[in-house]
Amino acid sequence: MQVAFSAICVGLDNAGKTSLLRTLSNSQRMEIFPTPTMEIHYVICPKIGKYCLVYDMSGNGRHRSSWRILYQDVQAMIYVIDTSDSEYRFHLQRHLIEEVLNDDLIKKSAIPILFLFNKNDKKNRFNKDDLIKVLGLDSKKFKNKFIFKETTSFEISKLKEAIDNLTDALFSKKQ
Ligand SMILES: Nc1nc2c(ncn2[C@@H]2O[C@H](COP(=O)(O)OP(=O)(O)OP(=O)(O)O)[C@@H](O)[C@H]2O)c(=O)[nH]1
Ligand SMILES: [Mg+2]
Repeated sequence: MQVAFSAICVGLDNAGKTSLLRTLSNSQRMEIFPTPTMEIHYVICPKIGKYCLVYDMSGNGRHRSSWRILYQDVQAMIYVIDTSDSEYRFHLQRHLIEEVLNDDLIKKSAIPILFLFNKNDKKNRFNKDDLIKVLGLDSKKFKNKFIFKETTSFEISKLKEAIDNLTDALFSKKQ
């Protein structure tokens, strides 16, 4: 198995990180539980025919501080957002995103960030463009390249497109 790059997958608990990564790595049939600390997935990057090693982190408040331990070891980030979350959680989400984007290690490495607006199948969800504004995802303010994609954890075609977009961003750095 040839690994082209590694990525860290983060976001609040219950966002669907493990579900979508298991879909991408064809192990989705296993029962889903909150991730205790971290799970590793090998995800195929269709465009380059190589794998991405993804660290699937727990989104639980107790474990979020451990995300940054891996910031220096990865070449990309996948940030998963539950678009059907409550208003309170979007408030929390905005602070969390601010903290991640302003982390010295993320600023320094300027890795591309794939934002997945997940649970797109849900009726009571927020619109991607509204969330981009609410969550302060203004790419002009950061050196990192941002990619925005609407997904559901169980729809593999959109997820694969998202991985292709991330691969493109990674191998053609922001000018
Ligand atoms: N409707 C819907 N439900 C989803 C989707 N993705 C995940 N879920 C459900 O959301 C719940 C949480 O999913 P997980 O994949 O465990 O979420 P996580 O982000 O890995 O959570 P932590 O490991 O606790 O950080 C599960 O009950 C999933 O079945 C989706 O796209 N649509
Ligand atoms: Mg998980």
